[in-house]
Amino acid sequence: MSKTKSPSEIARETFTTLAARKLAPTPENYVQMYREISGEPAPAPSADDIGATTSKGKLVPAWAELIRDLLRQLETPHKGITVTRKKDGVDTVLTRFASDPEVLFGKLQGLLRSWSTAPTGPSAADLVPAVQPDASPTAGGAAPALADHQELLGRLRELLAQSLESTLTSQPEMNDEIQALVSLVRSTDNKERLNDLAKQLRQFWLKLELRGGDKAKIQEGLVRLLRLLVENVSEMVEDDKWLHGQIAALQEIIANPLDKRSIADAERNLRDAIIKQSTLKQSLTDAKATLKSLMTTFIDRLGELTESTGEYHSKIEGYSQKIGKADNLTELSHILKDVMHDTRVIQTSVMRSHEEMLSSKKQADEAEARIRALEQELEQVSELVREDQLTGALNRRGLDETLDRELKRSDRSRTAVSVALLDIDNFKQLNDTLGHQAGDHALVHLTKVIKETLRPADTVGRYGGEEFLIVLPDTDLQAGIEALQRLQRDLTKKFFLHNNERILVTFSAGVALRGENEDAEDLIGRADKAMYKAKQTGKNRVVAAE
Ligand SMILES: Nc1nc2c(ncn2[C@@H]2O[C@H](COP(=O)(O)OP(=O)(O)OP(=O)(O)O)[C@@H](O)[C@H]2O)c(=O)[nH]1
Repeated sequence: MSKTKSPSEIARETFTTLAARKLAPTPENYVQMYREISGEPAPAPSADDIGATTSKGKLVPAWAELIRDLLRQLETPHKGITVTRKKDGVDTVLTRFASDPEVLFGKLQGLLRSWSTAPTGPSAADLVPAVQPDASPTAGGAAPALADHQELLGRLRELLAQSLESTLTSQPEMNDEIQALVSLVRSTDNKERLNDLAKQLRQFWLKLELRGGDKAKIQEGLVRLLRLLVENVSEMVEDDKWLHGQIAALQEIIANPLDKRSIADAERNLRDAIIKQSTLKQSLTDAKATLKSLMTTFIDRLGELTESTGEYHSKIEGYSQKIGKADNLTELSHILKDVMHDTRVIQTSVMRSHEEMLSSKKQADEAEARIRALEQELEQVSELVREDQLTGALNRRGLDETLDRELKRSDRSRTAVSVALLDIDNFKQLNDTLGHQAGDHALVHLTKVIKETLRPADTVGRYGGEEFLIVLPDTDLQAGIEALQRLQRDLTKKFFLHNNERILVTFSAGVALRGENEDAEDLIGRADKAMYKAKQTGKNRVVAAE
């Protein structure tokens, strides 16, 4: 490439080449082409270059719009600004700023603004087009103004057509409309048609922008909504009616055809729902924690209070653990139902046990009372008993009372009273030979014989095992000894029969006459000593006490 070309020429050639190669006039293509033609390195377009900030689709309309305005303003008469001046202005800007598309874009816009602020109307100079000396420092070797103008118009028209075609990639569904516009641009060759074309193009860009912009915003909005939903939907409180309403409204919005407004409404609804839900959730979490704590306390108390079996206690422990793990109200409510059920069952059983226990206690109390009554009765009865159960002779108590009474009577009546203590001889041998029962019968037999032999006033009592005490009122010592000896004789006649065998029962006895004021104990003691003497001196005899 020639290094002698001016920047303006290079810029023009760049546009022409882009059009010839049917390349979209993007900043990248422009820069690349500029570098190719100039042979000089040009600054690489950054992401911030005009039109490149958002999308390819946005760049084309920006440049296309600028070119369209240039064409329109070039044709529009402005007071004081001739077409040649306008062309020179464009040339100057192209020359000075062609190497930087971003600056170039801004400068061309500035140029347009300076034209459009001038009042419209035919310029005197326009009425008589004249070739004026080129004031531009870069316009060296320029063609006549009209030819230049036509050439520039043609190039710009082609650039516009290509710009339109390039939108096809981003808006394929608008193919027919774009193709029609492209052929219109290429065939427009007069001012009237150009004005029509400008109108149509404006509508098209508007539509395109709205379309692209809305779509992107809708998509962006939907993604935002989706993210909000994903982040929060699992935490939504299902029970809350207000939230239900919000979610339903949101679902309706999403189900209907989408536009920016409906997306904004949906987003606002969802945010409201989430804020409300988070407040509710906190309250619910607190309430749930309180409820859980209440339930655990209640169940623990229940376990403590219930006087029940281990099975219920182990169940209650299980429930406490379940409550700790539960994280929603439904679960808690199920646990509570189970606890209530088990508690009712155990309460019934406890009540039944309690009733049974009360009844048993009542029976036990009654039994105890009966036993106490019987014991008292027995005590009273035993106090009344004065007889030995086996022989029918007096027992010790009977003997004591009798002795007491007889001694007092003796004292009162000043009459004698004697006692005799007798002990069966070799009774052990009898028991051993004939058996204990035979011994019992022998005791009964002896008592019977004593009662038959002695006087009715005499009293016999069983003093010990095989020992008998006989109280002989109004009896002195001699009479007493004789009474006992008579008894000895009777026993030899009245045999004790055991299994039809005659058994001779003998005894040894000591007889004592009560001394003056002598008590029962001393009296019996003397009789006992005499009886011992009888035993010592051969048994089966009666000895008088000293
Ligand atoms: N069957 C019977 N035996 C009794 C009863 N009370 C005491 N005896 C027995 O009488 C016996 C008395 O024995 P001992 O004290 O040795 O007197 P004993 O054999 O009669 O000898 P002596 O008195 O020396 O003649 C014991 O074997 C007692 O078990 C009773 O109610 N029924």
